[in-house]
Formats: sequence, C-alpha cells, structure tokens
Amino acid sequence: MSHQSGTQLNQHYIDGEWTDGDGSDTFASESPATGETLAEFTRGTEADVDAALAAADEATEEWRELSYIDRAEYLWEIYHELRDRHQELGEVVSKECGKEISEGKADVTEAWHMVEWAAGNARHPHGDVVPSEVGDKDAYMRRKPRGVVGCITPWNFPVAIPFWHMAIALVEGNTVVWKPAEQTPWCGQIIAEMFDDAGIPDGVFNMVQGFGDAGAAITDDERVDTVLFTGSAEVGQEIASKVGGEPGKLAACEMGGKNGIIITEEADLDIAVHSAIMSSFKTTGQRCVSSERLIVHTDVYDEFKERYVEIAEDVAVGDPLEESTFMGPAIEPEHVEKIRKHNELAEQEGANVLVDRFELGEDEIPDGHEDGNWVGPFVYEIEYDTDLRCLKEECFGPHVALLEYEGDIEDAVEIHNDTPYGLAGAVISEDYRQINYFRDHAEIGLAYANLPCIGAEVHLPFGGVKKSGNGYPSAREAIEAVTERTAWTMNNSKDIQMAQGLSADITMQDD
Ligand SMILES: NC(=O)c1ccc[n+]([C@@H]2O[C@H](COP(=O)([O-])OP(=O)(O)OC[C@H]3O[C@@H](n4cnc5c(N)ncnc54)[C@H](O)[C@@H]3O)[C@@H](O)[C@H]2O)c1
Repeated sequence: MSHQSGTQLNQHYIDGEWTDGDGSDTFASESPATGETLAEFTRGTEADVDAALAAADEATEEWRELSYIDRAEYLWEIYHELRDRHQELGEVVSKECGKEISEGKADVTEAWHMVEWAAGNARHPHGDVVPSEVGDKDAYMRRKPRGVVGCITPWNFPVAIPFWHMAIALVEGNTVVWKPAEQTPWCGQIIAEMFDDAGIPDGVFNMVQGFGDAGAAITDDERVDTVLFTGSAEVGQEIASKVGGEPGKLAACEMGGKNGIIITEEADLDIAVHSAIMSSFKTTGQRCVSSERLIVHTDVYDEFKERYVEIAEDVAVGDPLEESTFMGPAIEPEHVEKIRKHNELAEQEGANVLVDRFELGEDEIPDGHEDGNWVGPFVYEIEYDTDLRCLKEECFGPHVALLEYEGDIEDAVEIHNDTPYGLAGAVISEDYRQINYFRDHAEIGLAYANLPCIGAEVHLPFGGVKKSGNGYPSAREAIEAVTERTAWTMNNSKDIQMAQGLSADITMQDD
C-alpha cells in the first residue's frame, strides 16, 4: 500500500489493489499556501477508468446480495477511522486546499456525520406500504440499487463531499468508481486507505486519481448507471446534458451559486455584519454557498457599509494551519487570475471600489509563504442593473458587491432572484413577515434567516435550483438518485381483481 506525502508516488485503488495502472503520467498536489509539492500521484487515463469500471461492474452482484446492515458495517469501520484520524486528516485538508484549520477539521467532521447518517439509515424503513384500491391486494414500494455509481467531486470539500456521494451509494447496494479533484488527491489517497483498512470487498470501492479527462471517461461509460457530480456549473451542465440524454442513465449534479444576503431596514446590524463577513470571506469565498452580493436597505446602508468595510480591510489572511487565520489562500494560480478578472470586470462595469486587498502587502504574507496563491477581500458598491455580469457570474473568491435598495422586502427579493443561479441566500431582519416573505419567494434551495448563508447539516437537504443543480447528491435525496423503485402489488385472493373497475372477465368469441 502507498500512503505517502513527499516524493513517493501514490497510486489508484482498483479492485482491492493499489496500482499505478497505465502509469504513463504523474501529477503533484501543491500547497496553495507555499507552492511546495506535497505529494506525487499517478494520473488516471481512460484505461485506468476502464479497469475500475470493470471491477465495479463485476462486484455489483455480490454486494447487492448483502443486507443493508452488513453493507453498513464497512461504513462504521470508516466512521471510526475518520474520528481517529480527525486531526491528521483535517491538517491535510488545510495543507492541500488552504482552508483554515477549523474548516479543515470541520470537513472531516461533516464526512463522519454523513457516514453516520448513511450507515444508521440502514436500520430504518426503506420504502412505503401503500393502500390498494382492491381490498385483497397488498401494495408497496421497494428500492433496489441502480448498479455502478460514478462519483466526481470538487476540491473545496475534499473529504465531506465524497462521503455525501459514496456513503449513501454504497449502503444502498451500489458499487462506486470515484475520481477525487486533481487539486486534492492526498485527501483522496487517505480516504481510499480507509476503505482498504475497512476490508471493503474487492471492486466495491474504486478510486482513480486524475483530471477532467478521467472524469469524462467515467461519465461517458455505459456501465455507469448513475453519475453523482458536485462542481462548477460549466462541467455540471455538460455532464447533465450528456448523461441525461442516455436512456437508463441518471445524473445528479450540484453546482455553483451567486448567493445573496438581504439586510432589511429591520435588521440587527451586529448579526448582519457578522453574517455577511463570514459568508463573504470564510474559505476565501470559495464555498458554493459563499455570498458575493449584499443587498442592503437604504435606511441602514451607510452604517452597515462602514462596519462591514472596516472588518474587510483588516480580516486576517494567513497560514491556514494557524488558528488565528480567518482566510487562507486561493486554491491555485489560475484561480487567482480568475478572481483578478472578476474584480476587473466589476470595475469596468462601474464599481466604486471600497476595499481592494487583491494584492496583499508584503507584510501581510506570512514568512516562508511568498509563493502562495494569496488574495484578499475585494469589496465594491454598484447600482443594481439587471445587465451587469459582475452580479450574475460566480467569481468563487472574496469578491463582494454591496447593492443599496429602497422599498420593501418584495423589491429586495426581486434583486436577490435576478441571477441564473439558485443555491443559497439569507435574510437579516427582526420582522417575521419579511423573513417569511423571503422564505416563500427566494429562488434558492438553502435559505437562512439571521445567519450566514454558509453551513450545512447532513440530515437537511442540500442543493439548489435553476443553474445551481437538481438538489440530489445529499442525504435522503441521494437515495433517489442511486436506487430504483419497484411498485409491488400482490394478490391475496384466488380471483383477479383490477383497479379502476377494469373488468377481469375473459369473454369468448361464441359468448
Ligand atoms: N452545490 C454544491 O454542493 C457545491 C459544493 C462545492 C463546490 N461547488 C462548486 O464547485 C466549483 C468549484 O469546484 P471545482 O473547481 O473543483 O469544480 P470543477 O467543475 O472544475 O471540477 C469538479 C470535478 O469535475 C472534474 N471534471 C472536470 N471536467 C470534467 C469533465 N469534462 N467531465 C467529468 N469530470 C470533470 C474535475 O476533475 C473535478 O473532479 C464551484 O463552482 C462551486 O460553487 C458546488
């Protein structure tokens, strides 16, 4: 088994074996905070994906024959490993994706919560007993696994999101081929070690390291029955249209957001400022639920702006492993460029820039971290206009627009809904009517009141509407995506009786 940082090459995990597979190419995991190489990995090719899918396909028959409870036993082993290796894996998350350490550890905690949910759910009822129109019939719904599930995950929750997908797919009786994000292969390596240590039967769990081409080889293969994808809208839409067009195949995709917080004239401004700062800058704005739009009533605009800007000017950017850090670096140099372009776009569209810490001062960058992908908050005010691209396109960074509105909650919600996305949002108000109006009219899957619009609990649905996805790859909803339902009706009498009064008489030609 290989499980190393440093120079040793880490492998794929296919059919219960660690393997270089095709082995024709390698890639590195690089620290976003220092630029140093953390570990080397073999890069997956179509041939590696083919081997993984063959193993997963072969393993489905025996795996689905096990009881839910026996399948869940393997997940309980992993639950204990996640807890035992909490500190170690949390630090790897921080090192590999640059999230500050409390977020790195929270990623691992969320993963074991999801494993707990999925494995615990194995002892809960699965399916429904339903009444029949005919007295002598039993009618009920049973679930069956779909078969092979392809899981494709993003870098920003490199431990939690894979378990949102895989824990449920596996307990429900599917086998899995997983491709971790290319930026966080070390987390992928440790998760695969956990499955290996748990003794999961060969072929049931397979991991292929690599890039988008390996991901596409999974989604395009006819042996895959369900694709679970979390990532950008561009890739998700491509997968949804490709896979959705194939009969018998299903894609559940969770994508990005252009999330907003409404701060009404009835807001408690302490809560408003605190919630907005967390939603804007936690994870350096690189959460799917990060807020890039703050929609603030004119009566409280000036006071809110002053207090928010004062914190944004000074919020601690630094080494993700230091507990005093609030924001770590951006994930990779290409992403720093993407954030730069979004900031420039806002300026071209007429932004009045209030905070520009995009290029941090030398004294703000921690010693020894000069080669990190550093960016700081960029905050601007702009007059709302439906044609502004900077208010519609996801930046996925600490890039925030302040929008002043007049009028009622209805006006604020109209601005809030004016994006192609529909993932998360929050309202800050002490007036329950305003809160309830937001709850009923905001076009989003995750709505918060008097809270940041970040944060998830695994037993709640997680997912968006519009361009943000179809709200499937989480908890209960994911079960729909990885199982097929069979409606069973069973006759308890000797006669055949039909619903809707349909005649069961067979009449003959001579009658
Ligand atoms: N809604 C959610 O639950 C949620 C959660 C986290 C992140 N996100 C979104 O994810 C994005 C950031 O993550 P990212 O940069 O890793 O996203 P990404 O779309 O670039 O990559 C996600 C995964 O898809 C793979 N991939 C890339 N091209 C592919 C292709 N053509 N076919 C198959 N797989 C392919 C990547 O290798 C990676 O594993 C943001 O837009 C963010 O909002 C959404």
